[in-house]
Amino acid sequence: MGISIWQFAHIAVAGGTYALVHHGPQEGFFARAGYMGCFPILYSAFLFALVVYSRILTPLWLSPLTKLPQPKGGSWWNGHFMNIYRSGTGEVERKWIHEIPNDGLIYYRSILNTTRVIVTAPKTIQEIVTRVDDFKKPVLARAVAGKILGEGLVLSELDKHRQQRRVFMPIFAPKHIREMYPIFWGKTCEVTRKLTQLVTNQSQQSSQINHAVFEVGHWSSRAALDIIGMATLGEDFGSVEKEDAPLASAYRKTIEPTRGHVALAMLKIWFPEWLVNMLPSQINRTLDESVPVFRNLCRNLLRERRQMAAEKNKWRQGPTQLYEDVAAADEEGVIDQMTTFLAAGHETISVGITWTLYMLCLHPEWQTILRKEARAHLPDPNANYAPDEEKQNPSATSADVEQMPMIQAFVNEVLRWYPPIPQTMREALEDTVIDGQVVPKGTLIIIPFKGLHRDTNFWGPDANKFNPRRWINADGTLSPNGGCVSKFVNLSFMQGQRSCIAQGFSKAEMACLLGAWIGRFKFELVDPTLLDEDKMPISIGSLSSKPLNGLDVKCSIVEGWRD
Ligand code: HEM
Repeated sequence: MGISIWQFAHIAVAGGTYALVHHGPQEGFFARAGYMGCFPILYSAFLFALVVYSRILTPLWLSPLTKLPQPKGGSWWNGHFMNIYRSGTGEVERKWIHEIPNDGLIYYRSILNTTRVIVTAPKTIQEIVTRVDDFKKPVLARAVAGKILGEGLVLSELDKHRQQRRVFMPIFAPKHIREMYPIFWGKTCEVTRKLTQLVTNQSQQSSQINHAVFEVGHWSSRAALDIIGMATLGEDFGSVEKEDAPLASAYRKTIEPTRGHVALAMLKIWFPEWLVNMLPSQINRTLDESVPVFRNLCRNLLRERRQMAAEKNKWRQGPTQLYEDVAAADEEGVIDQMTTFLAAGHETISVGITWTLYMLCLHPEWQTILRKEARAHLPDPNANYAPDEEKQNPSATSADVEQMPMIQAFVNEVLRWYPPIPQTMREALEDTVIDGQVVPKGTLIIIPFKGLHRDTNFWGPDANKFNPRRWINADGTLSPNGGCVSKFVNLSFMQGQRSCIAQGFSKAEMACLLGAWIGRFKFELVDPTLLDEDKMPISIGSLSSKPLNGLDVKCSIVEGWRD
């Protein structure tokens, strides 16, 4: 029967204390200290030795990982943490995988020398994503996102995860996504009309100005929140209609990207979560105020639905399977799933749209190409179609989007170039071997999506160029993989059993929003220095990775959609 290091420590320190007091010198410090004095002294010495061994000797010299290629520099006690902390999520790792020659694995140290391995080869990534029982999402992921997402599908593990995934996957089946187009398009039209109104008001105030300035994330997240609410909960939260709608306001505050989120999350690795949650920080205060807002909204909605079911009414609109299959679960568990969908399902899409508009500003020639395609296939979102018109209240359909390869290619390329989630982490549950390399229990495994997406070994010589045409076949149709060598380096939505369940949904929604906005408007950056991508500061610490200070664009109307 093995004993843990702590059991060993207690026995050794107790034995050492006894030996010192009984058999040590009968005069001097230890004799005077007695049992009560010697025990804490020896215990402290043990703890000190343990910290030196585990936090310095092992990560710097003793771990089998030290034989792997590593970035230069770094502090002897805190690895490369400060470098990582000052950059956008995944930016440092992205540079390393290109600068450091490696055979598929790179070793580095992060906060307090925690050991991390970056995987850079498709076959190793395949191994990690397949062995879901050996690599789980780390404490850090739960610490960063747990309160916002809830313990739903994104954070559950093993059998619980498998069961939840079986229940929720069908909601996002292609057949259901096709049926959701009226939701995508209805909200798209609502937000497009609002923006049109903004521009028109601005032009009416001053004949010199024909544009309005808007922060892309602010509007795209309001639209995406309403869409995910309608599609998965059957509820329109009215975020586009009212800027201060409670759900949107609560999310806006909680998902603000700050380094403080990361700092608090790191503390939760070493200290009990309840203790870190009690610290008097602004982030804790904001979470304490906002999390109950969205949980209570979901609770009220759920109770209303349950009552309606009890009265033998139908659930209100929405994929009924979600409610039928989880309604038997405990209330907090159902709310966790609801908040998971709301948060995971609006922030990522909003960030995707933000990067899309940024790339349109950097590549204005694509604005012209996409506008032409959108106008050829989509109904004008601003038009008031006359009642007798054939196209009365038309909705865009999946068939319309399928006829727009350029728009789909642009979305795919933005998701390659700026994946909203730029990397993910897994933790080795036990000592294990990856690609022939011994990896100790607790090591964090980093899968650097963004870095791999820009790797010429996998995406061809122009991997480092933003080029939507890589997604277009010679015959003008859409290429499913953009010419990359393996699906395990095409990771915007991850691959395998923990891949995003809403890939088709997200691309359909993004195509609708992009089509309507580019069909209707022309976009320009407010800050021209951001035309240089290296000058765009990128966030760390939120659920996804976005422009740190938001993205302000000048938006002007391009007339003539229906001509
Ligand atoms: C552009 C939009 C989106 C992107 C880029 C994206 C990306 C991702 C990625 C990379 C993962 C894997 C995370 C990891 O394993 O660490 C993931 C998982 C997940 N995503 Fe998305 N996502 C998007 C939209 C959505 C939407 C709209 C929903 C709607 C509900 C959603 C729900 C989920 C869920 C539930 C998981 C966890 C799946 C599991 O672990 O089984 N995502 N997403």
